[in-house]
This record gives sequence, structure tokens and C-alpha cells, in this order.
Amino acid sequence: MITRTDQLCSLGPVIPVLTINRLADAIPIAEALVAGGLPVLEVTLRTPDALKAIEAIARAVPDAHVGAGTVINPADFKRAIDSGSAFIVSPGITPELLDYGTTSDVPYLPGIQTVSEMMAGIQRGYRRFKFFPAEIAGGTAALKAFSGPFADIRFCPTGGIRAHTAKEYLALDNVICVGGTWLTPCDIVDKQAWQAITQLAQQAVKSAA
Ligand SMILES: O=C(O)C(=O)C[C@H](O)[C@H](O)COP(=O)(O)O
Repeated sequence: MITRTDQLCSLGPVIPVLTINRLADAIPIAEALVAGGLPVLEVTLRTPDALKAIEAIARAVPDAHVGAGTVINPADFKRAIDSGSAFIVSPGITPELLDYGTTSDVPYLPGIQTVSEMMAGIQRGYRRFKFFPAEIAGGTAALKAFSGPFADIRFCPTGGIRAHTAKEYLALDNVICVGGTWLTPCDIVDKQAWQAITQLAQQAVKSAA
């Protein structure tokens, strides 16, 4: 079965995870990533301007599909949707978040690290999860192990994945895309070297092909 989350996650092999420290950077970063072939962008709710950044990208970069990350409670979830988020990602789960997510039309990727957490999500109807923190939680070996008992479950592994390891994850049948921060290194963002971000995105797309 192809879910709406699958459709979203299939738009690019990598979801860049963005922490926007300067609101003015939001649109050029989004444009640079979209130009490089990565249109699905996760803006973490970790900085004061995160919601404004989501709003700005949703308004000014029509080819981007911008969602919110670091969503840790229903209030964040609602605020993120009100700001124009096209999808929601949480690093972990709570019963409240899982329940709230089922009331929303917007694709939601709950973050799980263990089989038991996954089962709590499955019980509420979720079939797609963020696997976080992927490298520490067992990496590709864990995902291969999950595919036995949970053959119809798919993941977006995130956490510790870099340009050279993304491909190993993407080769797995139960991985739809991967997430990571490596496309927007702080030094490049500080220098506003947007073309370099486009190149990192292009490299990610090419190495996933
Ligand atoms: O904020 C969230 O909701 C998260 O789950 C955390 C991010 O996905 C990681 O911070 C990824 O960071 P890297 O390991 O550098 O790729």
C-alpha cells in the first residue's frame, strides 16, 4: 500500500533537517535545496523563528514541501500546522502525540527507536516512522531485523547519517528516504554559500540513484 507519507518521502531520497537560526536564511536555504533536487524539508522547532521560517518557505518557495521537526507535544503539532507545515516529524512518541496525529490530515512521521515504540504506533494505525537516532539505535542492522516481524512498515532513518552512509540505508526495502543535517553545515550557512548547499543536495541525489 502506498501511503501519503510514502508519496511525500518519495519526492527526494533525503529530507534535509534544518535548524534556522536567522530567519533571512530560510528562503535561500530552501531554494538552494529545491534547486539541488531535494524538495522535502524539515524545519526543526528549535529556534525562536522556526514557525516563521516554515511560513516563509511555504509562501515563497512553491516547489518546497516544508514540514516541522522536533514536534514534541500536540500544541507544537497544532502550531506547526497553523504555520503551513505540510508534514510533521517527532523525534520520539508520547501517547498524546500519537493520538493527536490520528486527528490530523497531514502526514505525520512519529519517531521510534525500539520495537515496542513501533508497536505503540502500529496499534494506532501508523505504518511509517522516523527511526531516530538511527546510527545509535542499530543503524541498517536494526532496520533489517525490523523487516522480519514488521514487513509492511517503512522508515525514514535519521540521526548520524552522512553523505557516505545514506546509500546503505536507502538500499534497504523498508527505507523510503533518510533525514539529516549534513546538507546545511553551519559554516556554509554562515557564509551564505547557497550554491554549495545546492551542490550537496545534488550529490545526495546522485549518490542515491
Ligand atoms: O529534532 C528532531 O526532531 C530530531 O529528531 C533530530 C534530528 O533529526 C537530528 O538532529 C538529525 O541530526 P543529524 O544526526 O546531524 O543528521
